[in-house]
Amino acid sequence: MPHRSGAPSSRAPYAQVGLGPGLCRLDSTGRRALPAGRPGTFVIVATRGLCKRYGRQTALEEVDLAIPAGGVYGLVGRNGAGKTTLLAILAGLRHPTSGAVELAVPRGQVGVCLDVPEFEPWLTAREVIDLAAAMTSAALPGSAGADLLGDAGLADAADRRVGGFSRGMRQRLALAATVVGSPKVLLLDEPCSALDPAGRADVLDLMVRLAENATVVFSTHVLADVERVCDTVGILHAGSLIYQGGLERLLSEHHHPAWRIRVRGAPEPVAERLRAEPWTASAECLPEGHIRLEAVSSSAAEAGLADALARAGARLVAVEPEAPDLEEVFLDLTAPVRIPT
Ligand SMILES: Nc1ncnc2c1ncn2[C@@H]1O[C@H](COP(=O)(O)OP(=O)(O)OP(=O)(O)O)[C@@H](O)[C@H]1O
Repeated sequence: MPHRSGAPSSRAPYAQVGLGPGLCRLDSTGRRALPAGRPGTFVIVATRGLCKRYGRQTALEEVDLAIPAGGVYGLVGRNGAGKTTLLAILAGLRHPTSGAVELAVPRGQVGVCLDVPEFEPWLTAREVIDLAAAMTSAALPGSAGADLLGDAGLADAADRRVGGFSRGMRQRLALAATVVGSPKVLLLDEPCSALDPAGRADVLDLMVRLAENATVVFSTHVLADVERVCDTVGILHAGSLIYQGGLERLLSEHHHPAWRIRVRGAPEPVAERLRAEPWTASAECLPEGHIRLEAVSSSAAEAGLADALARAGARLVAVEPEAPDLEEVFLDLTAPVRIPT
């Protein structure tokens, strides 16, 4: 069964372990309020100096996480980087060896789904949702339960017993059960791992919709998924958080602006002229009249490229900017693998 990470508290406005100055405070209605000191920064989940060791194995090392409220936060890392451990600690399911977790919402407002859960096989999907509502004291008025199953792509399977569900169907059901009661924070460990491409696209779209009213944190190996839905990315490498911030910043800091240019006739003379431009880093000829142009500055290249091509007498067929490649950036940042001691 997916988890709600604690009973809702009617007393404490925040489940907090020493909220830091950058932390956003949500009032009991879940409305955001400006934190003192750093207007505009709304951090809903944070960790300070988080370490986790399993015996002699270090899983997390001094992780300072800051998850902005709202939007989708993607936690990426190679196998064994520490993603599951981090999510489990955020959810209160594992204890850190040292360091602190800070939540700006009550623990009962944190929905957790780790891995592909098992359900009692004789329950129907609808009963699983009802059970999740009963366990979290959430009201499911009218068609709310059916709507959740519909959003997860299980409308037709609502009255089927889950013992006959595929792994992908169980993953969808887990997600539906996790969002019962509209938690303000959703922690999802590889929520698409068992899904086919269409199912993956559905669930990613659902996560984006959920992020309109909640903060969605999910771990994945699939960088295309990160590019598709994430506002913020955290890269874990051998237990350390080596990057945290916007996807655009990550790509712009680590990706050189580049274009694919296709000309009619021989590309070499055109490439030669392009190499003479002060904003050109490299101009490499590729098969079939293509040139790969890499620039030192995208704005200078954008301003000068048309002129440079005209001066080169290029018979232009196409010019296309190269999309920043997150995979390349990720592999670059996470190599070589550091073995934790
Ligand atoms: N219960 C455990 N006992 C001992 N070591 C563990 C345990 N859980 C995780 N580890 C170790 O901690 C490190 C981090 O594991 P974790 O499962 O958090 O990584 P991950 O990034 O989620 O990996 P994956 O992408 O393969 O699921 C790994 O070296 C792993 O072997």
